Amino acid sequence: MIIYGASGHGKVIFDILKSRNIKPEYILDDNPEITEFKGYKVVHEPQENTLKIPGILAIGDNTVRKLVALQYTGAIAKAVSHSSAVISENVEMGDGTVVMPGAVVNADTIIGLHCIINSGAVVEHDVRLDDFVHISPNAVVTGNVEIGEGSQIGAGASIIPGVKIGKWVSIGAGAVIIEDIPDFAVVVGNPGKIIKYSNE
Ligand SMILES: CC(=O)SCCNC(=O)CCNC(=O)[C@H](O)C(C)(C)COP(=O)(O)OP(=O)(O)OC[C@H]1O[C@@H](n2cnc3c(N)ncnc32)[C@H](O)[C@@H]1OP(=O)(O)O
Repeated sequence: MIIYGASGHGKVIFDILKSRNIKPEYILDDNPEITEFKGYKVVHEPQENTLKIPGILAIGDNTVRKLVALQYTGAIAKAVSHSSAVISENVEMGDGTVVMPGAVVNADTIIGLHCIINSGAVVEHDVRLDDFVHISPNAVVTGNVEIGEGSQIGAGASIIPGVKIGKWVSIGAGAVIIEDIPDFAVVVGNPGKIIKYSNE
C-alpha cells in the first residue's frame, strides 16, 4: 500500500493500516521538505512501482482529494477500516474510502469512492453517500439519509432520518439538520440554517 499524503489525515490512515497489519511501502508527498513519516521514507515523485501498488489518498480536503483522484493514474486501494470500526456485512464501500477508529456503519448503507468516515462517526442503515463525502468525527447520519458528492458533515453534527443533502455542502460542527439541503450550501446551528453558498 502507498499512502499519498504525509498529512495529519495520513497519520490516522497509517494507524488504520497498522491495525490491519498492513505496512505501507512508502509515503508519497509532493512537499520536498518532508523526508520521513512515521519511520517510513517519503518520496516526492511517483516511483517505478507506484502504478502497480494500491494507493490510498490521505488528503482530508474533499475538493483537493477529488482533484488528486482525477489525476492519479495508479491503482486505488480497496476501502479500508480501522479494526475497531463496526461495519455491517451488508455495506458497500467504494475504493479509496477510509473508516476511522470507533466508527459505525450499519446495514445496507452504500458509500462511494474516496469517502472518509471519521473517528466515532455513526452512519446508520440505508444511507447513501456519494463520492468524496467526509463524515467528521462523532457526527451522526441517521437512517435513509442521502448525501451528495463532496459534502462534509462537521464534527458532532446530526442529520435526522430521510434528509437529502446536496453535493459540496458544508454542514457546520454541531449542526442539527432537519430538512433537505441544496447543493453548495453552508449550514450551521440547531436547527441548521443556510448562511451562504460556496462554489465547488
Ligand atoms: C480529524 C478532523 O479534524 S476532521 C475535521 C472536522 N471539521 C469540522 O468539523 C469543521 C466544520 N466546519 C465548520 O463548522 C465551519 O465553521 C463552517 C464550514 C460551518 C463555516 O466555515 P466558514 O465558511 O469559514 O465560515 P466562518 O468561520 O466565516 O463563519 C461564518 C459564520 O458562521 C458562524 N459559524 C461557523 N461555524 C459554526 C458552527 N459550527 N456552528 C455555529 N455557527 C458557526 C460563525 O460564527 C460566523 O458567524 P457570524 O457571521 O455571525 O460572525
